[in-house]
Parts: sequence; structure tokens; C-alpha cells
Amino acid sequence: MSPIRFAIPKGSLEEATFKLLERSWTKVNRKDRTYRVYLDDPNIIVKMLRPQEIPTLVSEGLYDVGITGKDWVGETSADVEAILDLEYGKIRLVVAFPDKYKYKNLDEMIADYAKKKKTLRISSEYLTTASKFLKQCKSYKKYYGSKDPLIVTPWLRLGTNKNVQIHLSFGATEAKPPEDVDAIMDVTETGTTLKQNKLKIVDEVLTSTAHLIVNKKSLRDPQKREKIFDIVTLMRGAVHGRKYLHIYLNVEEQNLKKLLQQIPSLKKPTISPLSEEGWFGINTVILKEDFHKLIPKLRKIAQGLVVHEPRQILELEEIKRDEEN
Ligand SMILES: Nc1ncnc2c1ncn2[C@@H]1O[C@H](COP(=O)(O)OP(=O)(O)OP(=O)(O)O)[C@@H](O)[C@H]1O
Ligand SMILES: O=P(O)(O)OC[C@H]1O[C@H](OP(=O)(O)OP(=O)(O)O)[C@H](O)[C@@H]1O
Repeated sequence: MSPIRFAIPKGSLEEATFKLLERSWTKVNRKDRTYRVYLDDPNIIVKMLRPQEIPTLVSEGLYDVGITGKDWVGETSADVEAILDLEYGKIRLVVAFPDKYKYKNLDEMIADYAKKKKTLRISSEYLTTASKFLKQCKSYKKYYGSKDPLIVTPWLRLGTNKNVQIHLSFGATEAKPPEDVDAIMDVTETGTTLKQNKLKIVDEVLTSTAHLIVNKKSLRDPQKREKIFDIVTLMRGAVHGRKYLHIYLNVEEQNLKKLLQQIPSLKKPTISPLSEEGWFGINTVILKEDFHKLIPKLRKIAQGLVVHEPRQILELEEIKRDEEN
């Protein structure tokens, strides 16, 4: 079988991606400056690329699988299957402008600029998302109909509506208003950069997290499909595992029933007799967020609590069902 080609993101998703790979496979080696990564599986060839390029590379079949932000899958309109939400790299794509402006949202700004015949300039890395967002604004439709906003890049200009312009940003987008542009469409995580640049969020365009994406043709190839589902299984186990704790505790027989009424589990807790009569060991997997709520109860009826963070929790039945569909 030809190996599976796997593209992973370089940049702000990089660190969390490596953490997840390390939980999913047992060895992850990285060769500095070559952007090549080696897993303990010779049938997976991994390379680091910019997340903005990954959806197109996967849709064109240069890579079978990739990790990138869902925002860039939409921006590039790549025909790929977003098979697994990896639940990190959580951001909001928002429209923002100087907090001293009186407009409540972009729609109001479009209307006012149109009335005053002023050119509206927006800076963004997300050219198609910005264009689509503008075109669905009520006042844009009212003043400009279905005309495409002018997209300005150093190489190309697209669209006919010179009154509303989207300028390609190469970064530091928040620094541009009010002198260079009137508004921005940019990613925010904590909101700090916007605040420090005295900008306010006026519209939320989308939210995004990192996803595992797959080439649709590879998914139809029986051999590749098998291997892709191995990857999905391992990574889904790691994503799932992060949310749980594996706990082990000892309990006296007289408290066993009470404990079982209170303790959560994935299916049912395992009960094993200890070598001392009248005592039992309980093994169970609980949600991390439930742990602190359990402590006051456990303190009163259990002994010797051991807590582990599971590397992976593999819901094999569920994954098998997905694979068969
Ligand atoms: N804090 C963040 N800032 C920007 N993008 C983020 C952040 N957290 C996650 N992402 C995701 O990372 C992807 C963009 O990658 P990256 O941040 O490397 O590009 P960038 O914004 O051009 O930044 P840089 O040029 O600093 O590397 C998008 O899918 C985006 O949703
Ligand atoms: O809401 P916050 O937590 O402040 O984070 C958001 C900022 O982080 C990213 O910038 P990055 O550092 O990647 O630099 P860039 O502007 O060159 O993309 C993003 O483009 C925002 O500018």
C-alpha cells in the first residue's frame, strides 16, 4: 500500500498539534528545519505546512489527511471531509473597528459610508469569507446589489465594487485602523490584541477549531480508508481522553453500595475484591469536570484514591459504526 500523506500545521496550531500527535502515537520525532515529522508508523509520511495551504493540498490529493483550522476549510472552499473536531485552536473570526465609532455593526457602517459616498476599506486575511459576509449584509444588498466587493492583493484585483474594498492583510491586522482601513475581519482568541488596539467587536462571522480533514477520494479507496480510520481512531481517542480521568479507589464492603450510587463511569465501574476480606477496589473513568464534585463524597466513604490522566479513550464501537457508513 502506498503510504498515507499527512499535512500538519506550522504556526499557532503547531504546539497543540504536536501534543495531540504525542498522545496518539508513541514516538513523534521532528527534524529541525526540514519540516518533516516521523511517527512510529512508516506508513504515514508527515510534513509541516502552513494551515492556510492545507485544505487545498488535501482536496487536490497531494495529501490524504491534514490538520488545519475549520476557518481555512471554509475560506478555501476545499472539497474535503472534516472528519474529526480536534477541539483546540478555538477562535472567533470577527469584524472589529475603532471603539470610538458610533456604528453598532458592519451593516450600519456600510449604510453610512454609502450615503456619504465614502469608500469603505476592510483589512483581512480571509478574503472570500469577508466578501461573502459583506454581500449578505442588508445595506450592502440595498446599495450595491450582487456586485462583488473589490478584493485588493499585491498581485490581483478582483470584483467590481470599488466603494467597498477588502485589502489582503499579511498580519498585524489590528494595527491598521483607523488610518489605513476602516474595519478589520480578524481572528481573536483572548481578545487582548483587539483591546490593546482600541478596537471593538461588532460582528461574529464564525467560530473555528482545528479539524482533521480527509481527501474524499482517499476515503473511497479501501486500503487508504482502513489506514485513515486507524488515524481517526488514535486521534479521536486522544481528543476524548483529554476530557476524562481514570480513578482507582478502595472501599469497605459496608460503603460499596453507597459509593456505586454516587460514582460515574463510562459504562459501569469495575469492582475487584482486595486480598483483605471485606474490601474492594473500584476502577472507573469519570469526566474531569466531575472530579472536584466527587471529592467531598469520596472523602467520607473511600480510601486510597489514585488518579491517572488517560492518554486515549478509544470508543471502538462508535468508530466502527462511523467507518461502516
Ligand atoms: N490565536 C490565534 N491566532 C490566529 N490563528 C489562530 C489562533 N489560534 C488558532 N488559530 C488558527 O490557526 C490558523 C492560522 O494559523 P497561524 O496562526 O499560524 O497563521 P497566522 O494567523 O498567519 O499567524 P502567524 O503569521 O503569526 O503564524 C487558523 O486556522 C486559525 O483559526
Ligand atoms: O485575541 P488574542 O488572544 O489577542 O489573539 C489574536 C491574535 O493572535 C493572532 O495573531 P498572531 O500573533 O498570530 O500574529 P499576526 O497578526 O501576524 O497573525 C491573530 O491574528 C490575532 O492578531
